[in-house]
Amino acid sequence: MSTYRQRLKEVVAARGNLCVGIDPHANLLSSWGMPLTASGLETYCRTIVDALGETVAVFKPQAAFFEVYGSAGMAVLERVLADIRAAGALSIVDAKRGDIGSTMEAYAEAYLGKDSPLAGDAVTLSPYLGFGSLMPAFERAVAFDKGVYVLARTSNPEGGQVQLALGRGGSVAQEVVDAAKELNTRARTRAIGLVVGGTHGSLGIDVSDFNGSILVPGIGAQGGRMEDLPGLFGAAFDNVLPMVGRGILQAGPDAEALRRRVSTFLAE
Ligand SMILES: O=C(O)c1cc(=O)[nH]c(=O)n1[C@@H]1O[C@H](COP(=O)(O)O)[C@@H](O)[C@H]1O
Repeated sequence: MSTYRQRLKEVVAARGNLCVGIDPHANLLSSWGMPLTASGLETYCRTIVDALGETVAVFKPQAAFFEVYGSAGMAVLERVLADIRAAGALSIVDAKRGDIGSTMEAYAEAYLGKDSPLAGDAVTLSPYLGFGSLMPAFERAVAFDKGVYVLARTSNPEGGQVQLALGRGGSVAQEVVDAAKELNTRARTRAIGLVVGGTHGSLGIDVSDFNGSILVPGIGAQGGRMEDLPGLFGAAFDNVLPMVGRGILQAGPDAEALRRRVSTFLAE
């Protein structure tokens, strides 16, 4: 199998550079006329993948919204990941996992394991128990041609309290960026990516020579704008994967309306 970065490059070249969030908010299910049950959740997700699966490059299902429905919800997540794969798109499971190394082994197996039903093409990780504690996930990503996205500078206004605090070599977020870059270089991989929100006037970190994919949430409903990304990311813009959830989903459930909204974001 080709590496995550190669697959990402190919699908983005063919379909355009956009990641669509599959965030089954209760208010969206209700406004789409779907019940707040596991079966409503499945219809909602299927509607998105049926409408956009063959045109959008990457989908990011948010695990929390599936956990709400217990084991039935997690079974839906497994099927949605299979549907995304069948449509020829890539998936990033947004689980934001991070734990002490020994427990991280199990999270890594669940979300990056070779044959795990919950494994997509990539997973989001939180480094705030220490970047090195994520090593079991990094190892599996490299071994199984998957990707990881490590939270560096998140889109929410509260994030700066921790991420912009001064660590040993600049801000905590900058340490995460530098550690991820160093690991990509050392392991001769591009599997380690970053999450950097697109909601900030300036990033407050330097990602200009980062050597992996940069997932950029916060576009649309949180106020970030596609047209600001080249200025915000400068030399790193080629590595940016913009991500939109509600900004697109609010156009549903009509398939044509969803596709039009995707085209608008891609054109911007
Ligand atoms: O890791 C993420 O995906 C993430 C990081 C971040 O800094 N900000 C952020 O909004 N997200 C996720 O990105 C999605 C944003 O959705 P919308 O605000 O609806 O576009 C949600 O699933 C968030 O959990």
